[in-house]
Amino acid sequence: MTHAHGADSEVGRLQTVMLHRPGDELKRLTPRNNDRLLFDGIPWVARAQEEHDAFADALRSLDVEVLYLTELLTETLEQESARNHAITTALSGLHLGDTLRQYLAVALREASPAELTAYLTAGIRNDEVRGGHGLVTSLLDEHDFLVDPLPNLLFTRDSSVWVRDRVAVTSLAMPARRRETQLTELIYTEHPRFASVPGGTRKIHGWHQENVEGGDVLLMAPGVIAVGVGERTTPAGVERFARQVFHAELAHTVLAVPIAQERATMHLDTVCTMVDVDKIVMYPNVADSLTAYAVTAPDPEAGEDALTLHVADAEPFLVAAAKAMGIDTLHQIDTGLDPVTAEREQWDDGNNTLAIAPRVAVAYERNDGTNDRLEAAGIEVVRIAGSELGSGRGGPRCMSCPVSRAPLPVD
Ligand SMILES: NC(=[NH2+])NCCC[C@H](N)C(=O)O
Repeated sequence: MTHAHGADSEVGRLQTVMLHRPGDELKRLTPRNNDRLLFDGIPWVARAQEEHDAFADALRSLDVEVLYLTELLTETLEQESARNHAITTALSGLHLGDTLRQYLAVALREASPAELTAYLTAGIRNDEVRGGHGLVTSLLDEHDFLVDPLPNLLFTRDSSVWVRDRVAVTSLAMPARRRETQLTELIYTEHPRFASVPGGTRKIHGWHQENVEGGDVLLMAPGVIAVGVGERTTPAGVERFARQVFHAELAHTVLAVPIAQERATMHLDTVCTMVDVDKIVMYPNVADSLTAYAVTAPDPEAGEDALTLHVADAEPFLVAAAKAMGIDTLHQIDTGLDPVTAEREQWDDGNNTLAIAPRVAVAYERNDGTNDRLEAAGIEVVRIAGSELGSGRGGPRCMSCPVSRAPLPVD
């Protein structure tokens, strides 16, 4: 059975999740391009696929429906209008020039939906173009990509995020990831599963707007959303997002949380994730300094227009969050056992857990210290291998986009 789409928390029973099984796009990574493509190493692809299959199996064995992004995309591309749209957007880069763009458009229109999915995700390298030789292909390096590969599609968390019954198609900051959201937007607009809900799936945000990434968005409790602001989500991004969720009445408070603009803390979910309605696993080395600005909606009855946002003074994150959530304490579970273990395990995504239900979370097995602490705090830890998956710097939360979570029981 298909569950109604949407989520109002991080920990409500996970019913449906969208994953991306790593594929040929990872084979594009070389020591020359891995930094630009945001990978810290060159993964062993077959092993990454095995690890990912085990992740998906663990979710299925917990009764979670697993959707694969590429299957949804291929089904979407069966429609002529979606194909044309996908081809036009993929070829819109100014590096191509008219002749090559025209040549590629003709070639892609002849591809089957599955082949087109492969081109859109694994990209097209200059030396693979046959017969289309013109000035641009001759002058570009043979290794240059005409259509960039998308190795970070693995991290489905970032390119869309459901807030109640709406989906936010995000706007990714790094050039290497921008095209990802063109694909998620197409899926949510055109795939029968999403298009067939009465009125179509309603969206907020879009890939052409200010930068917001899903890894920064944490649904702390129904009505309360924390948004990290740092390397990826910009101050203007959180402002736009807050306005959109207030306008659609999806939340009453948005907590804007500044995070250091560093690789290790690229998203808020690299330093903390929710594991219960009132428990959060958090990197202790930043916990004391993490603050939040609580942003609340304009009050039309007081004559305030839609552009007015109320911004409270910054407070310690845990304090501001507990207040907004209406609970006494948001309990912190520390990453690791000491500062060095914590630093190692934070880097290896020990904080990046995926809650399946309150007090049940998927985590990388390698982070022993953090997993022990989670268990000591009463959390059931579902351990998965991630030696290869982790080379892109993302854990179970990054690798999953919850499409349906059961609402939390009201107590
Ligand atoms: N939600 C997350 N923490 N995602 C991790 C994304 C990792 C990816 N390599 C990037 O740099 O963008």
